[in-house]
Amino acid sequence: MFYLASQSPRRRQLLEQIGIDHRTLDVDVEEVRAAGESPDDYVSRVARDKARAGFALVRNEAGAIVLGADTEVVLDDEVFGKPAVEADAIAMLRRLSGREHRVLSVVWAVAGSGETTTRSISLVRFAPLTDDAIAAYVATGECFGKAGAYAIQGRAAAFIENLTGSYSGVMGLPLFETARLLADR
Ligand SMILES: Cc1cn([C@H]2C[C@H](O)[C@@H](COP(=O)(O)OP(=O)(O)OP(=O)(O)O)O2)c(=O)[nH]c1=O
Repeated sequence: MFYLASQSPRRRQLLEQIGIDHRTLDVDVEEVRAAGESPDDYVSRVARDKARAGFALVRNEAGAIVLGADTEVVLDDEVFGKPAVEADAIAMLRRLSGREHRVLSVVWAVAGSGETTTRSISLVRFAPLTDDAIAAYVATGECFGKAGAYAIQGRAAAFIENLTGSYSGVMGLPLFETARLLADR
């Protein structure tokens, strides 16, 4: 049985998209970058912690495989998580405006037989955004619950000049990489 240790409806839909039947597990993992921790190490650690926390709930079930994922927006070695308030969202979008940033998505699969991982690294280039455009976007509320305060699958698609990498990875679960991870087990 596959489990997804996530409360994200997007991750659930993405996993369904590639035909992986699964149940979800509620886990609560603190997302705080340690001093000196690289963005890549941080995203990987959080994804692994989510998968391990999920596995702890089903470890007695034979054959249980638990997936955990984390997605962050990275600009100049700074990690943009989810905005807490509108002011955070506005500040993040101003920083992303007219520039290219990275989106890191890491997935871990944890089972009794061991742990495996995969990742996508995507480059996303935003067009220059006016303050009015940012204010109008933030007022829609779409920015909340999203790393970097935007959703490529939503209205923010109108801001994105170029994407190199994994569209599903930017949304939260890189599907090609996840399918390979599960097939290679
Ligand atoms: C950049 C970007 C992020 N996101 C989302 C994906 C993730 O759900 C979220 C990043 O936060 P995460 O901490 O990766 O995930 P989460 O808290 O939503 O879910 P859980 O920890 O329970 O699995 O941002 C989009 O939906 N679209 C985008 O374009």
